[in-house]
Amino acid sequence: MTRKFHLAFIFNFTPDDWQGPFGTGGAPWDGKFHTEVAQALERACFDYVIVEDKLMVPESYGGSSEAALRQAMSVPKHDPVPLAVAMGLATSHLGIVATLSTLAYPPFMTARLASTMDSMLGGRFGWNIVTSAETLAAQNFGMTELPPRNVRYEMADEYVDVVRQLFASWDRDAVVLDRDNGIYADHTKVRPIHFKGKHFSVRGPLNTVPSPQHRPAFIQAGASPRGRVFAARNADSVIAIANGVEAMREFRADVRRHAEDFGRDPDGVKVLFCVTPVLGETEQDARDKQARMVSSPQFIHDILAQTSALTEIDFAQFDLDKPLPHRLETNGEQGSLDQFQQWGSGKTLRELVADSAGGLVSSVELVGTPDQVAARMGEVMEEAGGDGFMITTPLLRLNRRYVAEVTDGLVPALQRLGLTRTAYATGRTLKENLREF
Ligand SMILES: Cc1cc2nc3c(=O)[nH]c(=O)nc-3n(C[C@H](O)[C@H](O)[C@H](O)COP(=O)(O)O)c2cc1C
Repeated sequence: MTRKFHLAFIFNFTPDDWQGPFGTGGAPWDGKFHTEVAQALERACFDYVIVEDKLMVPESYGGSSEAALRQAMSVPKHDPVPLAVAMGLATSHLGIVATLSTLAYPPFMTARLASTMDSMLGGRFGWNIVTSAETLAAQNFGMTELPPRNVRYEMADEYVDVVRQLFASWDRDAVVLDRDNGIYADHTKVRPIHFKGKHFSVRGPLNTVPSPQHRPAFIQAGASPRGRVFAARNADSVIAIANGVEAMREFRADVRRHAEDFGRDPDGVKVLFCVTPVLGETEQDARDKQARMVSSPQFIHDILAQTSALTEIDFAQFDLDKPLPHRLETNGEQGSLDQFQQWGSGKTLRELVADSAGGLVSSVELVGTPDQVAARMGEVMEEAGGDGFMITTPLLRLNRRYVAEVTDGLVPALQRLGLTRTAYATGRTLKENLREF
């Protein structure tokens, strides 16, 4: 029997494909555009949508904020949580995941917010746990430097422990709503946590009622060895990028191995690989579309500006028609950087941009008709071992046409092959949907 896999989608609360022929104007600030997208994803039975977030205005490309602001690359970026509320209230089954950085929010506030969201959305909320990887973000929160990766993850592990304990500070059945005896909540089932760690000190208990998931879903996208261990310890679903099927298989096996070391059931960690399908009426149509995109000077510029923003390395300093001078390293997103730089390949920077086509976010090339791409996705999953895909676009730029190509072209093709969900089971939470297969 064909094994089903999961689908998720990632975007951020930034301008749409504002310059493109199918753009929506570049001012999606009332949240309606993204909410409509969420509804389309629900129609296609996605497990969840995730709203990416960063907390700074990038200045690395060319040493200024010009590239980011001129092109609206990664900025302006509005807060994901109000958007998550709007999308959540306009849908009934889709999981809604918002990014909250452990560098920025106190753990009590994250736990409170996640619990509130999960109650409002009937058990469909997920927290995308990020440590933040930019000095410019750290400087918005009282730090002069970004802490090194190991310290960020050490803090994040402790942070997650606090948040877990806060959710558990109310027993699931603490709210009794006993009208006759005048008891709303049983105080013996609500306890302080008295957490005192190296980085956090939190008394507790939480002051929200237990939400339907009690502990909302945890999503994470660690790529470095340390990031993978963190994900394996904490996440219900991991967002991953890998260069090709073999690397996908290795990544998934590694996360599952670490999950077992933590005493977890590896099937409780769903690894979803980022892909950016290019869909056409015919294969040639799709290939032409892809070729037009990767050879456009604007695309090359934007990919380099995005890579600079993620890695805090100025890619404007390198010659487009030469290989990179040495293997680049960052305290920021090293995994994304390695995916991009393909060190040792001898490719020029221009070729690296064209080669990755999906920019920083594509694990395998998916170019063709919906039927071709669906069949390829099935093969890739078979070889990689399973779990699913996180669909997006190279620069996280969205337009309605692309969304429709995915939700009304690709997904029906996947469903015809029996590869993805055709209906949600009623009343399931996000975590239950992730555990369904
Ligand atoms: C698809 C994807 C989405 C991500 N979303 C965010 C995000 O919303 N905010 C953020 O600060 N980092 C985000 N990251 C970065 C990761 O949290 C992580 O820092 C990065 O993958 C590097 O891994 P490492 O921390 O193990 O080095 C994302 C990464 C990927 C691959």
